[in-house]
Amino acid sequence: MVKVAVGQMTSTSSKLQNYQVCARLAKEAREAGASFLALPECFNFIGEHWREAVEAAEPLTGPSMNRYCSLAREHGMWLSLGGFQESVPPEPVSPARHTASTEEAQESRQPVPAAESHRSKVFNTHVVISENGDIRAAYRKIHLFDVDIPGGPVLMESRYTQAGREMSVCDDSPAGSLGLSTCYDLRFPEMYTCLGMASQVVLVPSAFTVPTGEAHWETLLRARAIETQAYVIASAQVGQHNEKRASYGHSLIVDPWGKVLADAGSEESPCIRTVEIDLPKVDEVRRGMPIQEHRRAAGPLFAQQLLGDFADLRQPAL
Ligand SMILES: O=C(O)CNC(=O)[C@H](CS)NC(=O)CCC(=O)C(=O)O
Repeated sequence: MVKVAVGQMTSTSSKLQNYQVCARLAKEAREAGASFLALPECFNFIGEHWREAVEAAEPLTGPSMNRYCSLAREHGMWLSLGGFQESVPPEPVSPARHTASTEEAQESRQPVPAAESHRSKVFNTHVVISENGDIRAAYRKIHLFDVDIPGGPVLMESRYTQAGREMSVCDDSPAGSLGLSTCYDLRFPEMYTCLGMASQVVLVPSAFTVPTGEAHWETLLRARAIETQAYVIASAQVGQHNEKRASYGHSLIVDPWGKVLADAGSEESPCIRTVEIDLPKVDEVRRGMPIQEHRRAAGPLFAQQLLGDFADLRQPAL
């Protein structure tokens, strides 16, 4: 048995205040005997305007992440930090282009342009830090939330976010092997089918909107737990962040049979919930109903049968 904690908070645009909240939650989690704490998407920053996210971006080696690495080390605790605004490194410039642009710059006496377009976007990165303070996994959110929510706000994540292209698993945490995902990814079950093959615990740090959270959050999380036969740990933002933005809350931990073990509800003061997870239960559920073994090469095969050989299958962004 290993005790894990899920944290719930209301981030603002003050990185320092957000850090103080996270540090308090980490201390509480440690005192409750947890060796792992999951904190939600935007744990470090949530702004009012998308431009602020770009301005807030830092590399994984920057001051914010250094602080969280020290926090993990201080408490000897693993941290899952969903949704860090990571600056997109400039693309390596090919020698030929480099020479040309340098010459051009010298001619016009202008500074060499430094991959400006890449600076204007961030990655939405979910980071896992070990108890030694080492970054053990970094997953850059693949599915971007460009949605005009009925009865809610319009969010255009791709305006300021560059989509990731790779999935990520961290296979040696005290809470078992971890499959990393973030928020809107939750609506793309094929991703979890893959993560489930490689992990015992699936992480879904989020900042779900209120209307979509009410309608879908718990159902989707329980479905992902049932389909993957893995624990699901979903940390969530809650409440009003600023005039424009509010989140649904209900940080959940779900077991591999789909049972909700903890639910932080819509509690607005920062809080944690802790649960003892029983990793052998993952194998037990998988042995009892071996759906991985029963899986057929269903996706491409069925789509072809249904739509014909020349099916215009939309290619995922992977
Ligand atoms: O923009 C940021 O600051 C960080 N990113 C987020 O909060 C993202 C994109 S706006 N939110 C979601 O994916 C909500 C998904 C959701 O609510 C649903 O699927 O229903």
